[in-house]
Amino acid sequence: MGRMALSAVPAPSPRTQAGTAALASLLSDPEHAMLAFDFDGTLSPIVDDPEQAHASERSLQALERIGPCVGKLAVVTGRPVRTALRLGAFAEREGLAHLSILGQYGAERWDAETGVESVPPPPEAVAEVRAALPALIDSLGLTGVRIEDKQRAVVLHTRGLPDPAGAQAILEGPVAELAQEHGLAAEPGRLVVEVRDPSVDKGGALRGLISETGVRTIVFAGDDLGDLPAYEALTAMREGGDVEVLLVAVASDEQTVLVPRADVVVHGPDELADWLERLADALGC
Ligand SMILES: O=P(O)(O)OC[C@H]1O[C@H](O[C@H]2O[C@H](CO)[C@@H](O)[C@H](O)[C@H]2O)[C@H](O)[C@@H](O)[C@@H]1O
Repeated sequence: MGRMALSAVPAPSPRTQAGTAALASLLSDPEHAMLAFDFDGTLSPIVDDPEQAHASERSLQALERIGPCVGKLAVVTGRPVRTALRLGAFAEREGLAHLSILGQYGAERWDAETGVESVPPPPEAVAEVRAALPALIDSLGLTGVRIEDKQRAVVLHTRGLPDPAGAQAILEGPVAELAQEHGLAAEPGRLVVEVRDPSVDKGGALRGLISETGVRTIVFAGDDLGDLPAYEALTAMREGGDVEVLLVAVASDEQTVLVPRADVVVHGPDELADWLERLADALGC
């Protein structure tokens, strides 16, 4: 178990053998470990207006402690990198020198080490769908649906409506049909339906970063359906014996899909911040 003493295991401790092994590997060899996080619902509490989201200050402070001890930190998010940088204020934090942000599920990238943003042009089909959405929403008799235009993707938000889950259910079929007509997909999330190119996902994004950095241990924390491909890719890599993996689920009343697949379960971004503070203590950072 290397340097790890049992008293140093951050609570909640992993409930699986694989997770326990990954935590031991992280604590004994942090320089060859990567910690990767989803943004909304994981580092950031969920709010009605996506423009009002912000990263938890306590999580940021814990990551600033952990950052210099580990090989890599990453935020792997559905947000555009520019939005993640604005809402997370990651560029202003001194301890995050090894941070990379993989935005729009891995289509975009920003690295703290260079400050360079890579933002490829969006598929034209997204603008076509964007133009058709207001009429579609009207035809379904829905008012108050918020449209978030991310250029590479368009997100319909029903949070804050009188029946948000009902409105999401009404939207899903017709929006999927419209997306398909344009060679895109409609992906559900926590009270959202997102239209985007489905060929890019967080699993591919993480695989790329793992092979680039050569890390041997990966911790990934997420809360929603968009994090499932990351869970699947990392579980496959773990089963292949390539890397040690610790999967953290940030559970909520809205979404529990990751819970049965996780090694560690916390409830909401506040409990994740608690866990990260304990991890920083355990690492001695
Ligand atoms: O990969 P993520 O970082 O989790 O981003 C996925 C989507 O999250 C955002 O929506 C979620 O957070 C909003 C703000 O708290 C909330 O209002 C919404 O109900 C949640 O689903 C974001 O707005 C999307 O663009 C992201 O794709």
